Amino acid sequence: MSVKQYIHPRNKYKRPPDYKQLAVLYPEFREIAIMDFTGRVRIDFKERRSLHVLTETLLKHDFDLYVNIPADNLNPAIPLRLNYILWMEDLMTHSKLEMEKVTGIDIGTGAVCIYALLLAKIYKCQMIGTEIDKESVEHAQKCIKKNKLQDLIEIITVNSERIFKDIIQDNRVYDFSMCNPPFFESEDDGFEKVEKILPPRNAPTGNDSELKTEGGEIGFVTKMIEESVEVGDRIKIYSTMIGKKVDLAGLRQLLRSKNIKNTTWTEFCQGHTTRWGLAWSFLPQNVVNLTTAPVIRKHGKSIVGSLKNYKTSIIFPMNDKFSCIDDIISFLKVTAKELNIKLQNVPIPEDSFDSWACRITARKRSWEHMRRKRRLAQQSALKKIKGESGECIEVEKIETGNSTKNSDEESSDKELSDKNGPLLICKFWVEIESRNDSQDITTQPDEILRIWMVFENGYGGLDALHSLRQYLINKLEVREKILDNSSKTKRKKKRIKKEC
Ligand SMILES: C[S@@+](CC[C@H](N)C(=O)[O-])C[C@H]1O[C@@H](n2cnc3c(N)ncnc32)[C@H](O)[C@@H]1O
Repeated sequence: MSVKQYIHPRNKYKRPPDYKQLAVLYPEFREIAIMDFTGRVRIDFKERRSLHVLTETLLKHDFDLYVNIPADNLNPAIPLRLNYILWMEDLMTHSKLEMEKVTGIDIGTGAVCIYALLLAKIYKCQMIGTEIDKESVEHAQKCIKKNKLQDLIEIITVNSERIFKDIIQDNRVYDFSMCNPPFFESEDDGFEKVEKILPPRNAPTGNDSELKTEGGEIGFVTKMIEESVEVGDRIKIYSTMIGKKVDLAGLRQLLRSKNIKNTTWTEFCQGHTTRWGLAWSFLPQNVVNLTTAPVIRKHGKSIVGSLKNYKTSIIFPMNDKFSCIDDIISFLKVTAKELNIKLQNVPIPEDSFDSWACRITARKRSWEHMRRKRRLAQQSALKKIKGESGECIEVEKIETGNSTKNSDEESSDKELSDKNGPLLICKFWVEIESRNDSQDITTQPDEILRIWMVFENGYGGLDALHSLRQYLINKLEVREKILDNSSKTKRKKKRIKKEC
């Protein structure tokens, strides 16, 4: 599937701009346009000036916006900015908020206050842009005036230590906040490093004060999340763009650790770059439910799918109890402890943040004993029987006589284990998948959790693996609605063979 297909469906740059037409219409674009011998018009993306002129021309041609981007400022590439804006529109619509009535905050609005200009021009949103850099504030104000958008956009100079605190007024309602945070750490030369390691497709643009911040984007967004806890639902939906996939993983984890569960994330794909969007809200889910909001996510190919070992899986839709990978991880860790099974984390590729892996080593069928114990516990639950005089007597325990069998089995397991090594060694691989296999773009986060169980070793063989799987299904309280087809078919085939 081409990269362009992941661009937001309403992004007009799904189709590349017609450079020939732009060259005919705009003399400044003509100056940077290059015509090859076939008559095709292109521009040199390695030239900063060309990038700035392209952005200025697109803003004029497609949005009737007039800006000039200062030579040493960041080029606000329009396809990416539009992807973010369209996602904000999706979140607003999903939350039953009308774009022409909303007020938004753009944190770090930059020299051309690009998000504020576009949102005010396209939807007539009321926008507040915050900025720490004096020159950027002055230039942004000129852009607003030039486009006669003073009634809709306000720029506030803020202190670099604070993100929301200087701007939130008690008597105002803020529907959303957005941000393209500075990416790089102040003390490192990340920007130059990227240039050296990998020759960029596009010329790098932007200056240090725009691109660098203490702690990099993770530090900036961490501060944003922490301040948002104090501001609470005075901003209905908080959001930010994220430049690195690993940072997205860390920040989603941070939200979870703060018990912020009303969250979502999406991908912004345009040409060769991918960025991510993260949003969260403190409003109750019956008012704003981000977990069901539209998103665009490419679901990468499962690493487990290519493993040669025998594997089976438990697969079920996300629910209130298991709404993310972390819920499954803690479930598996607690269960392993209860069953006296050794569990070790297994490292996985850094960017596969929607998966987690571990290896378990079981020495005996402790889950089968647990199942029996549970049944016993149920039977011995308080039971009311009628006494001689007809009154109700509570009997606490009913003897079943099964307990000796339990310890017999346990000791035979132990003997076998001592002789033959562990009963079962298998890898658990937890993944989030899209429910719709045929489509890579998810417009609703219709996601399912899958626990792969990959057999590695053990005298208990596949039988032990399947009995542990059944135990987990019961404990997870998920009915086998969506079964792993391959293992189902394999087992069916095996049964037929046996019957023959
Ligand atoms: C990567 S630039 C984004 C500019 C613009 N929003 C865009 O998307 O092109 C980050 C901006 O955040 C500003 N900034 C850094 N710290 C800030 C803070 N604490 N509050 C507001 N703006 C900040 C920088 O000066 C810079 O203009």
